[in-house]
Amino acid sequence: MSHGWGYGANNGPEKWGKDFPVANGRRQSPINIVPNEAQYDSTLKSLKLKYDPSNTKGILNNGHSFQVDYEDDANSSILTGGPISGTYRLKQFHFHWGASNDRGSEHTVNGIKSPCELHLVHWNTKYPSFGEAASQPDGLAVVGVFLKISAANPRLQKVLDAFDSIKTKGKQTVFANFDPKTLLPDSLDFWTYAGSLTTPPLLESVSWIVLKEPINVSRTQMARFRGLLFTGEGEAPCCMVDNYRPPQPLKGRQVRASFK
Ligand SMILES: NS(=O)(=O)c1c(F)c(F)c(-n2cc(CC3CCCCC3)nn2)c(F)c1F
Ligand SMILES: [Zn+2]
Repeated sequence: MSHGWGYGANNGPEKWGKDFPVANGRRQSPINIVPNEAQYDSTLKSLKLKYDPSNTKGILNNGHSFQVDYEDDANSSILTGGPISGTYRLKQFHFHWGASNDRGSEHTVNGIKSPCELHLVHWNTKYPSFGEAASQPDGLAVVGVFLKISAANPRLQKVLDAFDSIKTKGKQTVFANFDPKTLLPDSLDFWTYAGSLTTPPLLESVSWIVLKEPINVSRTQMARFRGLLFTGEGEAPCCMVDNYRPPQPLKGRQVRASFK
């Protein structure tokens, strides 16, 4: 795929297997979650997320999504508990969304797509770096949060207000003092399973932690996500929409629930 992976007809998820054969592996993500088939596991600990807003580094349009990056050279923004053991540091958060409100999430629940999905990416501090952790089966933990169309979410506003500065691929801007905890729903009930990055290199190193309760986003706020571009300045503009991978085969994996 000389022209690099993306979400178009010629370089999208159906083509990724050519350059990244693990795309057809045994623990690929996302998946369709079937709550009735998830096994309640009373040994799962409650999720503990401790974030320091002063760790916020910046916001970047990476040509596939936008991400908010965090300082990760200390245990100041961390995830513990849940299905994981040890301490995982927050690296970045980003979103996936659709061209319309009928699609956009990567995980689905009983086959139902949400318009958007938030991913908070953490890496296991038993490894020296994110890059090293990303190649280990227990290297990463991603918390997934569904967004549903409702009233405007005031906690998204600061992120949306930065979009004018990161409209095109490669643009980044200062973004400070943002607490990702403000993006989480009231309940931290979750489903969890062993999976992968949902974008190339699709590494099978992610403990997925998908929250049951969605957060709100308004139609108007979703329209602003769709104003970002996949393309760089000066290129023919292509709206950043439908940047989601569809659900992948479960291949015998168990999905556990932290709640009855
Ligand atoms: N959707 S997801 O599964 O939550 C998700 C993630 F968890 C990620 F970590 C990344 N990711 C990809 C890289 C490049 C690294 C380059 C060096 C090798 C590892 C990947 N940085 N972060 C990512 F792009 C993404 F979409
Ligand atoms: Zn993601």
